[in-house]
Amino acid sequence: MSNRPETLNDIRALLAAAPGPDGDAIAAAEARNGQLTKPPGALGRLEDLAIWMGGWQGTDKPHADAPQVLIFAGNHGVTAQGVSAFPAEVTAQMVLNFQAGGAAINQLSNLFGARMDVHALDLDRPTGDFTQGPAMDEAEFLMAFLAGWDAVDPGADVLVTGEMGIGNTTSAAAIAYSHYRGAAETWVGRGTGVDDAGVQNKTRVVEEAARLHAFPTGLEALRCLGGRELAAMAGAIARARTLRIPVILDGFICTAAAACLAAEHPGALDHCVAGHMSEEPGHAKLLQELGKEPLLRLGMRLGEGSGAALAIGVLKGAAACQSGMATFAEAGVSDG
Ligand SMILES: O=C(O)c1ccc[n+]([C@@H]2O[C@H](COP(=O)([O-])O)[C@@H](O)[C@H]2O)c1
Ligand SMILES: Cc1cc2nc[nH]c2cc1C
Repeated sequence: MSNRPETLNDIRALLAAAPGPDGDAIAAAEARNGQLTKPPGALGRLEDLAIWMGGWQGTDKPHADAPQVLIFAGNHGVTAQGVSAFPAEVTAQMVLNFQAGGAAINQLSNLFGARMDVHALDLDRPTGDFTQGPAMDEAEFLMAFLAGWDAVDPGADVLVTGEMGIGNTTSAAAIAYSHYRGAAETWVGRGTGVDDAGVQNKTRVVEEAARLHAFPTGLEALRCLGGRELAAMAGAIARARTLRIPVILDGFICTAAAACLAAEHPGALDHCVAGHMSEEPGHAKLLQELGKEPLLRLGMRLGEGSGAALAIGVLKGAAACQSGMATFAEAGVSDG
């Protein structure tokens, strides 16, 4: 693709010039919604979702028939700081599980007829420990971002971005703290299940990292404090925008990666909806900062795109009603 970025500044320019939704399609979808056989507004948020999807897809009859689930896996040098309840080897082991069809995300992708692709990103070469230096240099960052960019199927009508990476809730907390400040501890949670001492240790790591890197934001935060899977999710979200594919964001880590795009350009996530609210406490704060209302709230904290994949069902429901229902005139129902 001609707009495939080659530098960080290319990415910034791309975000600034990204297409918006189709205004005519939004008007047509709103008009159609008003004629469907239901009291006005009776489908609640499904109606807004359908119109939003229609705008990005350029039609008054949106669809979620070809969803794609993208899972990116990365290893983190910061695991040397003892920030996870699980060993770093689990990242590669879970990739094998994804490939064998045994993970939660396999079941949910199958359930909703989604194409699922797993991209293991240089697992043998963990990113740098960001309490000691930047997680990635520019070349490493760009390679990961472009792995996400290239992974998007242009034929998909909805995209889910998910991740697997032992240690990455610390990365996400460091990114959120660097952007939005407040008390570091308010961004730190148990991740895979660390105890109170583990949470304190993660808070120390997040504070040290912010100080060392002088509170970077946007793509610099993603490069210095992120991981390859976070950079790849950001790349996929940015590519989906150029293709006008609506995106469902997953949990804390996915949303932290996405927030780096919003920090570069305020409207960069207009094509994204929050699939769910994770149990990881920083996620609620992050969604509030981004002005995103989650679709589901089920106490999930798994990652791997699972909460977002479940929300494909909600988008399918919204699209099916908007596109399949009869109008009052077609059904011969009095419109009050
Ligand atoms: O998506 C979430 O909100 C979420 C919350 C807690 C944990 N996770 C998953 O757990 C892993 C990171 O946890 P940790 O404790 O190793 O930082 C990573 O593989 C994530 O997919 C994901
Ligand atoms: C087993 C396991 C599965 C996961 N899936 C996403 N993150 C995970 C972390 C662990 C530890």
